[in-house]
Parts: sequence; structure tokens; C-alpha cells
Amino acid sequence: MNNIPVGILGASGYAGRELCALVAAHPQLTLAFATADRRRGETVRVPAPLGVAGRPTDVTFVATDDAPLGDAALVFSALPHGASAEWSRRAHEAGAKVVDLSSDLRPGHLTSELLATLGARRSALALTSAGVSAERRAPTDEESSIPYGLTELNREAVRAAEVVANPGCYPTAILVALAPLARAGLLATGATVVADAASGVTGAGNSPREDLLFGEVTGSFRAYGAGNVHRHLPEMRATLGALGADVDLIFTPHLLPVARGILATCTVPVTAAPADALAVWRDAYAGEPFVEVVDALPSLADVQHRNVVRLTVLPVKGVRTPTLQVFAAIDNLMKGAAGQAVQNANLMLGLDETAGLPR
Ligand SMILES: NC(=O)C1=CN([C@@H]2O[C@H](COP(=O)(O)OP(=O)(O)OC[C@H]3O[C@@H](n4cnc5c(N)ncnc54)[C@H](OP(=O)(O)O)[C@@H]3O)[C@@H](O)[C@H]2O)C=CC1
Ligand SMILES: CC(=O)N[C@@H](CCC(=O)OP(=O)(O)O)C(=O)O
Repeated sequence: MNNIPVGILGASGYAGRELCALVAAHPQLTLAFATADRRRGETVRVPAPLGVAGRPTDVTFVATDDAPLGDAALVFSALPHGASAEWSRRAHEAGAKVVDLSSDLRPGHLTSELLATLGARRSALALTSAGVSAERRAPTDEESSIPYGLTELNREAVRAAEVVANPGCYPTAILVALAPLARAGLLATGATVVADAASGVTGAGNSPREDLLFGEVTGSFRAYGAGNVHRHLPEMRATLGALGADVDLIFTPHLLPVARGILATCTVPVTAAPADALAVWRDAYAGEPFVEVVDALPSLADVQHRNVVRLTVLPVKGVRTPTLQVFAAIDNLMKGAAGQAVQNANLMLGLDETAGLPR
């Protein structure tokens, strides 16, 4: 299958631009439309993604209202949360499969308020009445047919799906780091897992914000969303719960003065320290094309412009409770957003999962 038409909503944003580059260089996809409202009518030159053969391509933005949704076999929505779910519904009703990059459709984010707003979306996205009455919590599999698109954890559901909720960038790094422990039953009930993570500023999108000005960010480093209140906690809690872990998660994001990349350090008390801790991750991700389990501590330079999670694990010395530290690095725009969205789209369209993706 070649020349499969795909559309991109929010194509002028950071994630949308990355999607334009990946789609333009993809061997089997072709761009049906790319939307931007403030920059409607503008033509931009999109370079080929690093690590993927291809030439620069010109992309002309159309207004979101003018997007020919029905022309696309699959639509990526890289719109801000709040706006995205409604456009995902429209794209799906127009006949397209959908990968929604926002938090709107992720587990733990579907609220009764959002579901009420979406109204007709219920049947289109196969949510049952149980989902509509749900308060802020993860819908069960019976309530929602929208898989959480953390591909390595949910591959078969993604392959069969019409609509996929692409994960947040921090959860991609942290959940890939923690999932093998949850699956191996090594997380004690009630244990406290601490995840500290730092992200480059493209994680915040490209809408103007005073706290993201060069002068505010450069040469500095700070936490934000502190007090365990960040928007990504619900999807991480829901996913850990679905993997059988009953733990407390404390997550603190930090803003790093680089353009792209996330490094997450997860400190995890375990029921018993495995003799060869790294083997747990090597076994869990054997054969995974986009997970690199390595001996050395991963850095942002290792993963920038690549659709991978690179991780390692070390036992923590000098503490009474057996404890591991898992270090995971990703590119927030690639495995954390556009790359993983294309990985999911490849599966949904019956293509090779790795097609068009920089490793
Ligand atoms: N940046 C990242 O690392 C990650 C982002 N995401 C998610 O991906 C999505 C896109 O993120 P990002 O690219 O960073 O965001 P940006 O703010 O950089 O881009 C947002 C895009 O949406 C358009 N847009 C904004 N508001 C509306 C609206 N009300 N209706 C229609 N179009 C609108 C913007 O264009 P215009 O203003 O011209 O309309 C722009 O094209 C978000 O949901 C984000 O949460 C997920 C994981 C990681
Ligand atoms: C540095 C920065 O601000 N990062 C963003 C996360 C980006 C992301 O993953 O976004 P969504 O969950 O919105 O899709 C934040 O902390 O809100």
C-alpha cells in the first residue's frame, strides 16, 4: 500500500511540524492536508527528519474549518487539549482513523464533563453509558474502545483501533521505565515510586508564554507542576493500575533549557532486588524496535531526533529497602509525540510498525 492520504490538525505547532516532516518522508504516506488557523494560507518548507532519507517539502496550511477531513484515511490531531477531542470526533465521523496527540482521550482524562460536551462522540468512539457517568478516572476496557497508544504496552489494541489516544511525553518515558517491574510483580502494594523528570522547552508548545522566553529559561533550571498535581499523573496512575501495580506515584516535572528531550529518573522500592536487574528490562523489551536497554546512563544526546526510549537501571546502595533507579531518556517530540503517533498510525493502517521512523 502506497500513497495513503493522512491529514494533520495543528500542523504549525511543534508536534504538528514534526508530523509534517515524518509524513513527508514516509515511504507509504502522503499529506492530504495540514491545518493552522493563525498561519492559514502560509507555505512553509519542512526539512526531512534527521535520520530519515528525504527531501525538504513545502506544506501549505489550511484553516481547521476548511480541512477536507474525509479525504484522509487517517488524521493526526496535534491540537491543544480541550480543542482536540471534538476534532477527533469530526475526523472519525468523516471516515478517518484518528491518532489524537492531546490528553483529551487518554485514560484518567475522560471526564463526565468532557463526555457530555462531546455528546454524539459516544457512539462514534464506542463509549458506553457507563463511561458517560464516569467521574475523572480511567474508563475500563468495556467503557472505552480508545486504546492508550503506548505502543509497547498496547500493540494489539492499537492495531485494531479506529481511534487511539497518543500518550503524554513524560508518561511515555516513565511508564516504559516502570512497566516491567509492574508486570513482574516487583512493586509492593502501597510503595511510593518517585519519578523526577526534566523536559526541553518544546514540550510546552509554541504558543507565546512569558515564562518560556529565552531570557527566563536559558542558563536556569526549575521544577514546575510541583506538589504532585501535573496533568500526566492520571494517565500514569491508570496505566500502572491496569498493569496490576497498586503504588503511590510522586511525579515532579522540571524545565530544562534545551529545545528537545526528556530524562526521567524513577526511584522504585521493590519487593526483592533481582540478581540481574537489567535482565528484567532486557527480557521485557526483547525484540522491541524502539526500546534500547543499555548499560550506560542514557542522555538526551543519545535520543534526540530518534523515536526511541533508551533506559538503564541501577540498584540503589545505602538504603534498607531494596530499591532500584530506572533512568529513561526520550525525545519529547519524537517518541513522546509525533514519532509514537506515526508508530501507532503504521499499525492502524496495516503497515510495518517501523516505517518512516528514525531509529
Ligand atoms: N510538545 C510536546 O512535546 C508534546 C505535545 N503533545 C500534545 O500534542 C498537541 C500539540 O502540542 P504542541 O505541538 O506542543 O502545541 P503547539 O501549541 O505548539 O501547537 C498547537 C497547534 O494547534 C493549533 N491550534 C491551537 N488552538 C487551536 C484551536 N482552538 N483550534 C484549532 N487549532 C488550534 C495551533 O495553530 P494556530 O495557533 O495557528 O491555530 C498549532 O498548529 C497538544 O495537545 C499537546 O498536549 C503531546 C506530547 C508531547
Ligand atoms: C515542558 C512542558 O511544559 N511539557 C508539557 C508536557 C507536554 C505533553 O506531553 O503534553 P500533553 O500531555 O499535553 O500532551 C507540560 O508539562 O505540560
